[in-house]
Amino acid sequence: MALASGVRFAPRALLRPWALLRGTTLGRTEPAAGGGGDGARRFGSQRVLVEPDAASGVAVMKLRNPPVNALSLELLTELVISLEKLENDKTFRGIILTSDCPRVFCAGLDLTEICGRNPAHCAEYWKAMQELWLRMYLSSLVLVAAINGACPAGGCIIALSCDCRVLADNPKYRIGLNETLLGIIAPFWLKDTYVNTIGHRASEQALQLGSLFPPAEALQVGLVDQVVPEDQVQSTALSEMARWLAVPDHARQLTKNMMRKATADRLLRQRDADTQNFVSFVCRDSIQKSLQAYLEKLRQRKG
Ligand SMILES: CCCCC/C=C\C/C=C\C=C\CC(=O)SCCNC(=O)CCNC(=O)[C@H](O)C(C)(C)COP(=O)(O)OP(=O)(O)OC[C@H]1O[C@@H](n2cnc3c(N)ncnc32)[C@H](O)[C@@H]1OP(=O)(O)O
Repeated sequence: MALASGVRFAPRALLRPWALLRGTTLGRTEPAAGGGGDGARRFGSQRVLVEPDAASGVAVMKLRNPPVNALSLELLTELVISLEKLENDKTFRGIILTSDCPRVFCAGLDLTEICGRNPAHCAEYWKAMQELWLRMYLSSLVLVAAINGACPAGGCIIALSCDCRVLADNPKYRIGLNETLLGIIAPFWLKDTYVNTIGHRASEQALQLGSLFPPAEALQVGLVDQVVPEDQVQSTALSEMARWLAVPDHARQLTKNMMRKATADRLLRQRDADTQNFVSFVCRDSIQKSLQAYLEKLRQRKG
């Protein structure tokens, strides 16, 4: 990911993304409904819809992995590929990330990817999660999260990897890292991302308690930058984007890199160890039991 200055952000360490896209339609380009020219053409994949607007240099990227945009291996992979595609296209300077699923921005890790799976699968899955975080956290593009639904755990991390967050004012749309309530522990780089956003003391409290903040509290603690009525989330995200794009790219990109590089480097230095920790932790019998029980609870809650 070369910057105009030649500085490189994240190394191209990614896995084998294309190999993961079994039966997906990534790369297909089709006219947007009612659209005409180039700026109105959309592309994407099964789980990530991209609506590019070449004129403004902004693309809207919609997560569509129903019912709750759980971060399956396929969704993680498709997100990385869509992000890379936009980054490599000089037309684009910013992405608005939002959800195509009603009431949920992103439910976080797809627990079915780590429940009852073998260690090799858990490792592959975790590496994909690391990769998406690294790519987003260090993206040279401006990323604005238009959070139009619930945003727990991994969903919150996706939002925190963006440069700016706009949350819809609905008490059901809570955001935060609730891992401890599942009996699991946020890894250090999720914790670092939290601390970088809301500070040490607030993170210490929120992480241990597994707090999920309703909009007004999320704004107060600094997890989001704006809380607006639901029907104004997209327009506010666009206004925020304009504010960020008013800054010359090279200056903003180098500043972003300066602010975030140390945090990303910490994971890059210990990526394998982090994967091993994750795998040995989630594959423990006791953790598998609590994940299973949590999933069961979620499924029963429905009826
Ligand atoms: C010492 C070393 C340490 C190393 C590191 C170790 C561990 C690191 C760990 C992990 C980091 C984890 C981060 C995570 O992201 S964990 C995931 C946490 N996510 C949640 O807790 C969210 C759970 N979901 C919800 O709260 C609700 O679903 C939600 C508010 C998002 C939406 O509510 P709604 O009422 O609309 O929908 P539901 O009826 O609840 O759900 C519909 C359907 O979807 C299934 N589902 C929901 N969430 C998940 C999920 N995260 N993964 C998989 N499936 C999910 C739910 O079970 C329903 O399924 P079904 O009944 O239709 O089959």
